[in-house]
Amino acid sequence: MSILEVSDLSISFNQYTSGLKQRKLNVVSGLDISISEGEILAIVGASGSGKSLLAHSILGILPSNANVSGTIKYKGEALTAKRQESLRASEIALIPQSVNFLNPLMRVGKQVRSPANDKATIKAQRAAFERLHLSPEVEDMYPFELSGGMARRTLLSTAIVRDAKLIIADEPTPGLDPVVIKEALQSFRDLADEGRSIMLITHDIEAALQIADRIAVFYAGTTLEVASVEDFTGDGERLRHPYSKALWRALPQNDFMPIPGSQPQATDLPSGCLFAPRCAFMIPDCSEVRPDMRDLRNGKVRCLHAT
Ligand SMILES: Nc1ncnc2c1ncn2[C@@H]1O[C@H](COP(=O)(O)OP(=O)(O)OP(=O)(O)O)[C@@H](O)[C@H]1O
Ligand code: NI
Repeated sequence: MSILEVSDLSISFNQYTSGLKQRKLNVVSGLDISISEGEILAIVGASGSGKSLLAHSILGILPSNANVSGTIKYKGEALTAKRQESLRASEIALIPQSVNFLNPLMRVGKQVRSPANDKATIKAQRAAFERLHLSPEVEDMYPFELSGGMARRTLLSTAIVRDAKLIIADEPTPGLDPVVIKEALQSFRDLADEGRSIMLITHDIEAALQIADRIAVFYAGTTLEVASVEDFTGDGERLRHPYSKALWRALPQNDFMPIPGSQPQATDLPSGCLFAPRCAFMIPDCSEVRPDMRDLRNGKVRCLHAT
C-alpha cells in the first residue's frame, strides 16, 4: 500500500512585477508520485525542477504566497494543514537541504531529543548516534563544532529518535566525502528495510541508484518518468523518456555527453511537452500537447510516443 500519494500537484507563486502588476508563476504542474511502505523513492532532477517544493508541500511549510492545488494523501487520507502540523512533529520527518536548520544555540543531543528529554528518549538518541557513528561527545557539542557530515547525520538521527514513518531527505549528501556518503546511504537503506518509507531528493543519480527502489525524474516542475532502479542499465533502452535516457547516458561511466540546451524557466514554459525544445525525437505534436502521465512497462512516463 502507498503510504504517500501525490496526484496532480501544482504550485504557483504570486509575484509583483513593475507597476504593481501581479503575475502568477507556475513552478510545479501536474506532478504525481507515490511511495510504499519500506520503499526508497529517489527524486532526481536539475536545480529548480521543483524537488524541494514537493518536500515542503508535503510538510505544509511552503511560503504564504504559494498557491497549491492537487491532492496529497498520507496513509490514504488527505493531508490537511492540521494533519500536516501534527505529523511534522511525529510521523513525517524532513532532513532539510540546509544544515542551517539546526538551532545554533542548543547542544545537539538536546536538540535531537527535543521536545522530549526523558530517559527513554536519551537512550534512543544515544542509540541513534551510535548507529550513525557519531561519538558520545557529539551530544554536548554546538552545531558550529560539527563538520558538514556530522551535521547531516545529526539531522538524520532526529528522524530515527522520533521513529518517523516517512523520512524526506533533501540533498543529504553534498559536500561529504565518499566514505561518509556511502555510510549515509546505507543508513537510509537500513531504515527502509525496517519498514520506513524514504523520499531521497538528490542531484546524484549514481548515489540514488545504489540504494533506491524507484526513481522519479523531475524536469521543469513535473515528473517525466518513474522507473525502477533496474531500468537504469545498458544504453538506457529500458528507460521510457528521452530525458531520462539522456541523463543516464550523460553519466561519466556511460557516454558522458551532456544534453544540449537548458531547462526552461517558469516564466517561459513551452506550451506542449516541457522537454520538447531539447528533445532529439520531437515531432510537431510534441509542441502542441502537454502529455499526461501514463503507465508503461511497470513504470510511468509523460511522453506522447514513448514505447
Ligand atoms: N518563494 C518562491 N517564490 C517564487 N519562486 C520560487 C519560490 N520558491 C521556489 N521558487 C522557484 O521554484 C522552482 C523550484 O524550486 P525548488 O527549490 O523546488 O527547486 P529544486 O529542484 O529543489 O532545486 P535545487 O536542486 O537547486 O535545490 C525554482 O525555479 C525556484 O526559483
Ligand atoms: Ni532543492
